[in-house]
Amino acid sequence: MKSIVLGYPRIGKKRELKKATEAYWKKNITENQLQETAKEIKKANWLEQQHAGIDLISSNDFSLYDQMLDMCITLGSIPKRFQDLIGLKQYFAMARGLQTDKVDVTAMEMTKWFDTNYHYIVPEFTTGQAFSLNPEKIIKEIREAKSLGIETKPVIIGPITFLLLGKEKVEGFHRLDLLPSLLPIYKKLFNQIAAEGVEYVQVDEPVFAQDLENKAQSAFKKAYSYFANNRNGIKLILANYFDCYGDNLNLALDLPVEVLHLDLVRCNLQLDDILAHPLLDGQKILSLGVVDGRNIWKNDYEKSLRLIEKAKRKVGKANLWVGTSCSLLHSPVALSLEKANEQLDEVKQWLAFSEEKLSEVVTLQKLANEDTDESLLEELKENQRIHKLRRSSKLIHNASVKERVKNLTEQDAQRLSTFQERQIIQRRELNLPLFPTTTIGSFPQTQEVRVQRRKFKKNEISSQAYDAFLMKETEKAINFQEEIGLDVLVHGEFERNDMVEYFGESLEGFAFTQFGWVQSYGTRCVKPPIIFGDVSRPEPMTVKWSSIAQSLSKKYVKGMLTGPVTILQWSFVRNDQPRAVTCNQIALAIRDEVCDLEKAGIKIIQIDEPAIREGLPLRKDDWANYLQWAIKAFRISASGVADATQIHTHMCYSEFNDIIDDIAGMDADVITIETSRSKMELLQAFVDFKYPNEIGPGVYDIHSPRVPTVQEMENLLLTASELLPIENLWVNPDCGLKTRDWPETKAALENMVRAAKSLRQKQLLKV
Ligand SMILES: Nc1nc2c(c(=O)[nH]1)N[C@@H](CNc1ccc(C(=O)N[C@@H](CCC(=O)N[C@@H](CCC(=O)N[C@@H](CCC(=O)O)C(=O)O)C(=O)O)C(=O)O)cc1)CN2
Ligand code: MET
Ligand SMILES: [Zn+2]
Repeated sequence: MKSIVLGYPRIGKKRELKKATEAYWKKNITENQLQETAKEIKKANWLEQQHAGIDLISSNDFSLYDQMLDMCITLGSIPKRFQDLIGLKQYFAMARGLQTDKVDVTAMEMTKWFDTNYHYIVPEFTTGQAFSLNPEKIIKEIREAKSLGIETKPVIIGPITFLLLGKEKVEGFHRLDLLPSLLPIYKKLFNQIAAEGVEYVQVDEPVFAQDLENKAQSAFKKAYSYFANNRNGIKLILANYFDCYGDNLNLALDLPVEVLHLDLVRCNLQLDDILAHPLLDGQKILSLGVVDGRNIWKNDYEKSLRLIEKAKRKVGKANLWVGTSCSLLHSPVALSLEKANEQLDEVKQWLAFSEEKLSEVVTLQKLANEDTDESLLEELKENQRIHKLRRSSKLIHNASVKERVKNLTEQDAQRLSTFQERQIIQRRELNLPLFPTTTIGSFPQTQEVRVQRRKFKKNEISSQAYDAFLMKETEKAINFQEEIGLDVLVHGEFERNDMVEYFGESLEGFAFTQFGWVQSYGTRCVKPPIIFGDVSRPEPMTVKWSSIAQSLSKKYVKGMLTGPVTILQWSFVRNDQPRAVTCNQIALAIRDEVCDLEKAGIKIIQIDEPAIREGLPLRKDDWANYLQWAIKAFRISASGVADATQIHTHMCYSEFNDIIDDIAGMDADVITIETSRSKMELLQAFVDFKYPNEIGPGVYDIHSPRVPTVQEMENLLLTASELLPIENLWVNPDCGLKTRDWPETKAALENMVRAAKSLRQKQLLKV
């Protein structure tokens, strides 16, 4: 029984890759220096895995930006606008766009990788597009590892996932039609890899976790039967993760591959189906993903061994591997880096990050191989003891929180009056102009803001000094917003490291780490807090800065909160109770905060929910159940206030078409959404649905430093005005401005206010 790891984090133990890449972008280091850092990280990762005793170690799981982008390069799927560029310049231009005297190209789109907080670069396809092979990166990594004495299994994205996750850039064809021209490129790639003496290649096809249409199913058959005769002796590991094969199980078991990988963490019921399946022929190896690649809890050995034993009885040791459920890309790197702090102390013994997960895989492998080493049995016992302690720990259980969740009623999820009644009251109370202007919350998180926070956290400056600094930043932001004439202001979120981590730091039941970084996109990382116990709010979390900001202006300053579903989705969530229960606990904490903001005189409160869409289960059958509890949790958080208090929500990177009635069901008085890149296309869902509440379609793309003109934004607003009742329209950017710098932020917002004013003027003339 071999051990397998599907992939390892590539950011480095202390985010070395982020630092080197950003330095390279700023021209502070050379390409060679960047590649040198990359090489060091790869080397450390390989040695770490070898040292732990992993049998099947990946290569090509490293990336300077994203694995889908790498695959675009490998397969020569390079959009025309980048074809005059070469090398790293081309690579990063595809990822981030490039604007110089000579070149002006927009970046490729980025979107969420299944239901994770990782974003991938979306391949672009056109009819009759040609592909070509660039195997250099893959071959280089195989050799780099070999020079350390490590034979790796390269990881590549499979052809069906590659095509399905991409996007047609012209109409009139389907991207799967490109399969015939893509397959010979894979064939050449397998040949080149075989020439390196490689035994196994891991082909990732996570689209197996989704519903597949007939066209995709036959594409799978076509591709893998083609591979059967065109891979030069290479053995294939077909990897699906994030859910079971479901209705695609027949299809998957019928494909001519040597190894089939199962994510038994997300779905262990599939094991029974597979073991009983007539197509399981005694030849295929099953790779059992029992160690969670996406969460940070120590593996429960007893539970994992039960699954492995069941499989062993049916297919025997020789046909089984033990491994991680998915790539460890989604886990932090090393728990061993964490210094004990009072709150992580007890929790720490329940956790395993990537490094620790490697030993878990190997221990399970040995135990399942009936290795009788004394120390192994000790380890098993210790593991059982820790899990028992965790279940009964006082840290986890808070009776009054459980009671409160149990007593939730339908009423708790209902505003007092209907939207129509609230709207009348709010109009009278708030007295805002037509096309009211606002922003989404954050203003630039400059280097200076981050440095001051680091100094404060390291006790290098006092809390008074830090507060004074934040006060100065907040005041500047308020003054700026007043100067340019925005209608509804924000405080700027300068006191927050991250919109989820910040709340995690103030809530009971949450722990946070110092180095628990996970890649979100490119060089951007997040440090998800850990929800280990029942959640409660010991004291108000945002009232101080919201009140201060409100006291600085006669205009309304929006209170700014992250919603329960987004806090859940972007944290590491406890695995000992249903997510819905944890979500309701968070919802109650946010509800209390909303009520406290109202008491403090805040009239408009925004509850951000950008992760509602990302949290959708991968299979449609499971959507209704999720949406039912997720939307209700939002409503619980929003429904404790008077009719006159205006509740906003905000969502980005979301398509709304297939969930628009649930979005309407949130019943927020105002929703602000990302629409500018799609030129208001995303609004159509709201139009078709006759969405009744107020809505702020984003008029400028905050992911780019480019300053949109007044005319552009006015045009977008005109489009929106033709689609929706103008008295329901708000004017705002797509999302928060934390990743931007001040100069472009100022220029863009000034233009935005001008666009709104110009439109108001035209409207007055009409009447
Ligand atoms: N959790 C979460 N998920 C999300 C989003 C989000 O905002 N939050 N947005 C979308 C993704 N967008 C993102 C946009 C920006 C960043 C981002 O900027 N991340 C920062 C880290 C943010 C952070 O927590 N910063 C901390 C610590 C930052 C830090 O590295 N400090 C330095 C010192 C400061 C310096 O020299 O820069 C250090 O300790 O060494 C702070 O501000 O306090 C980064 O990678 O650089 C991440 C995701 C979707 N998912
Ligand atoms: N209020 C948050 C901000 O402006 C919302 C961000 S959604 C990813 O940054
Ligand atoms: Zn947003």
